[in-house]
Amino acid sequence: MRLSAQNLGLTIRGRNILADVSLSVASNTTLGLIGPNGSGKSTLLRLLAGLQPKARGAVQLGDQAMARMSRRDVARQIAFVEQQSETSEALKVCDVVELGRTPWLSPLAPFSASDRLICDQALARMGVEHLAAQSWRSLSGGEQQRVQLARALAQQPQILLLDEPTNHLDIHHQLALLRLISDLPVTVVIALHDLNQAMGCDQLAVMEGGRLVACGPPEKVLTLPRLAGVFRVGARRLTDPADAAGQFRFLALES
Ligand SMILES: Nc1ncnc2c1ncn2[C@@H]1O[C@H](COP(=O)(O)OP(=O)(O)OP(=O)(O)O)[C@@H](O)[C@H]1O
Repeated sequence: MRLSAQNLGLTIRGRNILADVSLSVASNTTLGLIGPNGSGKSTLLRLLAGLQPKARGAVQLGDQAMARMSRRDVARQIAFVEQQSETSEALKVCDVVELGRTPWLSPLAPFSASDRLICDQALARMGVEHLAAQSWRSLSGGEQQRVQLARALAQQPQILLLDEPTNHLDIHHQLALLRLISDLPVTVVIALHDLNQAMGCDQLAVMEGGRLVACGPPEKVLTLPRLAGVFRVGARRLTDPADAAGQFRFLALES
């Protein structure tokens, strides 16, 4: 499903947190959201998820205007994994993942064996099935992050919004998650700080000071002048002789 946004903006106490952000993410592609600390990535994701009532602008899910959809219908299309989840500490891991099924349940369609199967598959996909009976509070940061991702998968969304989903993960689970995301038949917007990992996205959007300053194919967007101008680093692009894959080596700029 295509996700698009026109002129998104947010002003809080007179300060423009986000201004004039328009973008379009083609169905089943991944948009990497990058930018320095405080540039507006999390805010943009919250607006794309429809979680900021004071926002300006419009979001469209496919042909539908989000503003005209019920919260339940939005939740059937979009799953959002925030940086800090508000999950209640009293819940068990399996309960957290079951929350992902909420938009699909009703008095006429209570939690069923097929919902159980979907949750079990999501737990297995994120490699946390062995934690199912454990309390949320007892998990490590990386385990909690993987359980939140399992909750999002259980939601079976068309669109996945992920705010720095790799920040607590060990390198094995980082690579496994990025591969899972590229294999899933869903539209993904993912905020990332690792610019080498971001180069694996189909498109990149660069945020700076609450504005979208560049959007397009990674090689066109992450140029050396932009790395210097927006991220305040120098860089050299190295090539792995084994497979010709490129990697940035970042260098501190003299201040
Ligand atoms: N509710 C709020 N009230 C006031 N300021 C806010 C609020 N939410 C966000 N901001 C400010 O808006 C700016 C953008 O924040 P945001 O969390 O979107 O940045 P980010 O790019 O995700 O940063 P990071 O990379 O550090 O996670 C920051 O300066 C932040 O302090």
